[in-house]
Amino acid sequence: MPVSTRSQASAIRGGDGGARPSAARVPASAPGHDGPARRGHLANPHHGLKEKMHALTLFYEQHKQQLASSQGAAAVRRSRSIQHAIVEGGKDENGRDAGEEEEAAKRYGDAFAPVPEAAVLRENMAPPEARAPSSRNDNVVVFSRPAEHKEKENVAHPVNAMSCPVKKLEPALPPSSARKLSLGGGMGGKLKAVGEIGPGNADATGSRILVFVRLRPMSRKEKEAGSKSCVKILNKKDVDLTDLASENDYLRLKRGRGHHHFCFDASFPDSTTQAEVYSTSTADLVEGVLQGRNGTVFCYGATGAGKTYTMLGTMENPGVMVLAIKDLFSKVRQRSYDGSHSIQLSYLEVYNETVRDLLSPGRPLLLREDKQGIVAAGLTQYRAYSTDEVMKLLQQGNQNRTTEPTRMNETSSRSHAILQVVVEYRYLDGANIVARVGKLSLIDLAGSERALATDQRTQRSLEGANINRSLLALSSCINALVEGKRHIPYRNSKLTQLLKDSLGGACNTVMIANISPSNLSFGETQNTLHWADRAKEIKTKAMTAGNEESYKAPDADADQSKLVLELQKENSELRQQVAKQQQKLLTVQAQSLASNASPQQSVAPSPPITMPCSTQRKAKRSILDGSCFSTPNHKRPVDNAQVRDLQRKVKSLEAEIEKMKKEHFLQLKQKDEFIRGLINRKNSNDPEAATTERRVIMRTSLRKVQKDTAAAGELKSPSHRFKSPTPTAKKRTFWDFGGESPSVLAVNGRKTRSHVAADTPPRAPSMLLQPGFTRQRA
Ligand SMILES: Nc1ncnc2c1ncn2[C@@H]1O[C@H](COP(=O)(O)OP(=O)(O)OP(=O)(O)O)[C@@H](O)[C@H]1O
Repeated sequence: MPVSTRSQASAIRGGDGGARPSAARVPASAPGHDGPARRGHLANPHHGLKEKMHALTLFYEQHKQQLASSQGAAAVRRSRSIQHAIVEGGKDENGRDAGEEEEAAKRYGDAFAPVPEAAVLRENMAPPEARAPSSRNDNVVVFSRPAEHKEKENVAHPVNAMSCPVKKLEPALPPSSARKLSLGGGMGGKLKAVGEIGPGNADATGSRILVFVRLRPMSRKEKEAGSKSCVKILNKKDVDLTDLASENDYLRLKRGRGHHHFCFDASFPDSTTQAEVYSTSTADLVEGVLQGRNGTVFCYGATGAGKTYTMLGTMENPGVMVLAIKDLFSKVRQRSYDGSHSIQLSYLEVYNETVRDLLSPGRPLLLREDKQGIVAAGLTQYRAYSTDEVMKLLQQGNQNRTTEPTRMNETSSRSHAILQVVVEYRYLDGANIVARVGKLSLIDLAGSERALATDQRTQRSLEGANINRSLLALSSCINALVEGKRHIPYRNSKLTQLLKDSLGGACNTVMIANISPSNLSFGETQNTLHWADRAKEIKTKAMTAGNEESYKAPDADADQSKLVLELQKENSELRQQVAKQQQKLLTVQAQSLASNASPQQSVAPSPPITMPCSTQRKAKRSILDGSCFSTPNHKRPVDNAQVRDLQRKVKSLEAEIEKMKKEHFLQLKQKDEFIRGLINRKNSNDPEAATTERRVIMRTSLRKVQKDTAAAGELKSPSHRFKSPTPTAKKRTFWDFGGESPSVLAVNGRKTRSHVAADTPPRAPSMLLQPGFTRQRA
């Protein structure tokens, strides 16, 4: 027969003489429930149920009493002792046993039992004490687990209040900032809330894109058009933009629509020099590239805002690209003693949604993704040995770049140009060869523009549309990255595909936003500043360690590598000696010419020649340092015999130097052959390396082009700008008499178009390397 708890409870409470509570059955989890009392009642089939009900009733009663009378511990103890007594002896506090209670239940039935209010309460809710965890564990109370739900809702609560393991939370943000984040503050917002990340800073999860703004001076055209400045740069960080058109529009001004304020990592006023821009924005990236990190700098802004000026600059004021390359080479020179560096570069443009090789123009290139990221298949990689050489390559590339005069800019870049410099540093670390590779991308974007502002002609407007499309794709990517979306639409344009690593990969990225001060360009400036402000919030992946690859070379390999490094060092010393000899030869030739040209001007009877004690060595030195040509003022009769004697000596010296050069060259050649043999052997052991050989263009073929470009280019021969350690002419002589300039390597066995033209028979890569450089890893 089903027995209601209510009836039981009421029977007990009603003090009905006949009703006797049955022996309690303590809940299974209660201690002592398997005691002798329970065993004693096993014979009765209803006993278990009744026992259980009784125990529950008593339990509830006990807590109700506690609540009602607030009698405290004494009452609790008493009721507990009652409960225990029941459990142990099968009797209630009045000494009635379970059998009596059973009798009573049978006699009156459950249905007639009154239902007191307290009993209903007891049935439906846990006693108040049971709702909170008790320090006493005599009774087992099953709690619901509200805490877990709270956890899900991100409500902070003290950890020690939880009875179950708690997932450790991030340090709680103040409610206001948490709200801000959830409202779309994005990564940048989070960074600001958690801790400001300053320029160059990176945390464990990545680093923010650093954004700089550069204001250019007012142009002549703008001045003539009577434009006023609407941009102010304050504290080298803040930019104030005022819409002068709404100066008289009281309503607009009142609503704050005419005034905009931005803050960036640094803002450069119009008086900032190129060197300042470089040192603030890019110098750190160059250092990082030498440590094996990737770095990207890109200029963004409206047409004519100064992007190309910032990136490339002029002859007198070279820009970021030029300064970065110069810095890179000077740093490499300082460091290359314990290992060897190789520097390779490529230069491409994205024009009308096609990718073109600027150093080896031809068919458009296809983009594909491999483990290194997005690469332009077939793009020529040039091995560069000096700043001068890179400058010439840049100059050559810029001549191939698409620029057209537009109404806004006479030399408007109609394409996005990307110069990539890959620096590889290899050194021996015990028995290991460590290769560290860093990539620097320097990007000059085409200008965002209004069709009307530029040109209406078909070709220009088509270019403009494509430029705008790719910049729009760039802004979509920026938006998606800032909003933390899972899908970033890199594939929407070639530009964004190429920028994928720089925006969302492991890369230190710098954006330089170029703006014009003119109120006539207010819209463009506002647009540029808006996107620059947004880009601040993009977080790139962490790149705490460089791209370093260490592999244990087999013993023979390690020895060979050591040998290669030593030979390279020796080669560089020999080259220096040759250069010195050449210098001496030039001096002697000049002196000889001088003496021939003015035979009337007496040649002094120099002491080394007339003095019998002088050794040939001494005489040579005196001739070379020119001391014998310091003609005394007093006139002497012309001594033809002496002149002839001098000329003879000059000739013999020339012959000697020529002989030395030949010897040196032979030595170099032998060593080159030896190194080549070693590398070939290594390649044959490493089939993968053999297939991934890259192309290096012949210097001679480049020089031809450089000669042509030197006269015309905006970047004239950089040797005019930067002093090279050895004069170019000499270097060329050195390269040329060897007859073996750095030659071609082909990527995936393919040659570039320029190779096909310049270099018909396939030649092995030269081992003639400049000081401190080794051949690139095959
Ligand atoms: N900081 C500066 N100081 C002096 N002149 C500048 C500066 N910035 C730009 N200019 C001059 O402004 C003109 C336009 O600059 P630039 O060609 O670099 O613009 P751009 O943004 O590259 O334009 P486009 O996108 O059309 O190629 C050039 O004549 C340049 O010399």
